[in-house]
Amino acid sequence: MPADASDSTTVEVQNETGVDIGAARRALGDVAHEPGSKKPDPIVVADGVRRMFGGLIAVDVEHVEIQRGVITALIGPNGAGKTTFFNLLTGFDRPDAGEWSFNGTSLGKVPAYKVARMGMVRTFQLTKVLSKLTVMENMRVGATGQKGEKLRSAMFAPLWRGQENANTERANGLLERFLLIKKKDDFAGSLSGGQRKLLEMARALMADPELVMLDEPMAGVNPALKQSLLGHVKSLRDEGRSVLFVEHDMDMVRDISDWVIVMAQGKIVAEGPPDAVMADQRVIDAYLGAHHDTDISEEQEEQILAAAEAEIAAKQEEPQ
Ligand SMILES: Nc1ncnc2c1ncn2[C@@H]1O[C@H](COP(=O)(O)OP(=O)(O)OP(=O)(O)O)[C@@H](O)[C@H]1O
Repeated sequence: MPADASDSTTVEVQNETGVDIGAARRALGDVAHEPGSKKPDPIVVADGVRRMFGGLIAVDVEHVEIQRGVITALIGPNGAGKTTFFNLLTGFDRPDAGEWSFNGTSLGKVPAYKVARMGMVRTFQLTKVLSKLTVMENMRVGATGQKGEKLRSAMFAPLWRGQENANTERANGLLERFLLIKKKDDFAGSLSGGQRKLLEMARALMADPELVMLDEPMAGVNPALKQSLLGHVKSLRDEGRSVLFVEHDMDMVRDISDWVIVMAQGKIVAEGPPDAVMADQRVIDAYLGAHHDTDISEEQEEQILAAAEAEIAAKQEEPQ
C-alpha cells in the first residue's frame, strides 16, 4: 500500500519520542516537488557538499533537506553518488567542500563514531556484521556510550555492569522483535543474507538513533524476508524515528517512502512523493538511461503483449 498521509494506521499517533507521525507526513503535502526543496522540520540539512575522486565529481549536492519523522528514499542509477553521500553525511568520508548539520549541529569535522552517538546511525550496502562474533556480541558492539569502554569507568564496575545489563536487556528485546532471538548464541557468519540485514538493523537500534540510514536494505534478501523487512522499516517511522534509505528496489520505494529524492551524476535532480517522482520524465530518463535491472510496469507489459497479439493476428490474416 502506498504510504500516503491519509494512512489511518499512523495518522494522529503520538509516540514516546513526542513526534506526531501523522503531522510529519502531512506537512510534506505543502513541500515543493523540486530539488533542494525546504522541509517544514528538517533533521538533516546539507549545503554545497562536493566529493571528487581524481577528476570525477562523485557528489555535488547544492542543497538538500531531510524531513524529520518520515521515510525518505534516496534513489538514482548506479554510480549516482548515493553511497558516497551517505559516507559523507555519517563521517565515514570527508568532502572536498560543503557543510551539513544534524539536528542543527554542524557535522563537518565530527568522526563517524561520534555521529552515531549523536543519533545518526547507518547500515552498509554489504553488511558489516562481525561474522566471528555471536549475534548477541554483535548487538553489544552496537551499543554506544558504554561506560565500560573507558578505563576510568572500569574502576566503577557495578556501574558498568548495570550498563551491560541494560544493554543485554535491550539487545534481547530487539532480537525478539527482529525474530533473531533463537540465533543469539550463533555466529553471525552462519546467518543468511536476509538475517544479516535484520541483525544490522537491530544492531543499529542499540544506539537508539533518531535517524536510521539504510544502504540498500533489500539487496540480497529473499522475497519472504522482504515483507518482514518492509514492516520493520515502517515500524522505525511509527516509533518516531526518521529513516533515510538508498534502494534500487522500486516496489519497496513506492510501498514505504513518504518522500523520494533522486540523484544522478552526483546531483539531486528531482524530489517529491513516490508517485509523482516515478512519473517524472527526468527520473525515468536518468534511471532507464543507466540502470538496467528496473522492472517494467504492468502498463508497459500490457502494451508489449497487445502489440505482440496484434502482430500475430495480422500475420494470421495475411493470405497464405
Ligand atoms: N573510493 C573511491 N575511489 C574512486 N572512485 C569512487 C570511490 N567511491 C566511489 N567512487 C566513484 O564515485 C561514483 C559514485 O559512486 P557511489 O558508490 O557513491 O554511487 P551509488 O549511487 O551509490 O552507486 P550504486 O547504486 O551502484 O551503489 C562512481 O562513479 C564510483 O565509481
